Amino acid sequence: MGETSDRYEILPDPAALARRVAEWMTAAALAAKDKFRVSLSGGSTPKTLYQLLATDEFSARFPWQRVFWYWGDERFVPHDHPDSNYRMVREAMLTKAPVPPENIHPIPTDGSPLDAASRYERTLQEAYGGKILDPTRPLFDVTLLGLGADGHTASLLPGEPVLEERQRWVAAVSHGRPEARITMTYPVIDSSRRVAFLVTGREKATILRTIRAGGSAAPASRVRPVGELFWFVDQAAASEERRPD
Ligand SMILES: O=C(O)[C@H](O)[C@@H](O)[C@H](O)[C@H](O)COP(=O)(O)O
Repeated sequence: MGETSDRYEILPDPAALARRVAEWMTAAALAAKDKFRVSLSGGSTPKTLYQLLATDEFSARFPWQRVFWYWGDERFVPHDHPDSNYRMVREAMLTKAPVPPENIHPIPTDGSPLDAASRYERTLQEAYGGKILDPTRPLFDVTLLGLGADGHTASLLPGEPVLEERQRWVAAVSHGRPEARITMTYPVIDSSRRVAFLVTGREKATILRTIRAGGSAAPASRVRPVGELFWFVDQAAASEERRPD
């Protein structure tokens, strides 16, 4: 891959951000001639993006047939549960656009969390065609990530052993949460041509500023893709100072 770059764009509001990322993803998918693998994030910020991609404006030109959908993390709940990231993307986009069912690869949430993580790891390794990640041949074309106010991204939560995981591609995370989560680990997140953080809201301003200043130990600041790193940020999250309420 080429040199790692870090691009930072500020958009006026969440709707403008979703539109910008929809354009950006569509352009990247159209420019690729082959399979295009996307790792999706949960959370509220990307939902508008998914809804937008499914509208006629984008859907008509989006190359659905050769785009393959994966999830960066998931709550260990049934796929029809309100907290399911798969369900959110299904409702926002997958049932509304001409997505071939065989292109959809949700994280399994049956059996035990450990077993589900192993199965998803195998799914990713089959898609990749190997178990060794080659930096010149990234697994994903686009990886979408969110940022928590505590600095987490995907389910790479502060203080969790999963932050040190370099062997497993997918891990179960349980500490202090009502339900377990399954998450991709750094090596597989980093195996991306493009990683994009989508960050909106004033509650993210402090952590975002800390990360941008460098030297932060936040999990999100440890993402180092083999390809390019993009930050799509709305005005509220980019604000320099937190204004009093
Ligand atoms: O499933 C999830 O919740 C995510 O993977 C998580 O990492 C999320 O992206 C951030 O918590 C930001 O979430 P918001 O976009 O909702 O603020």
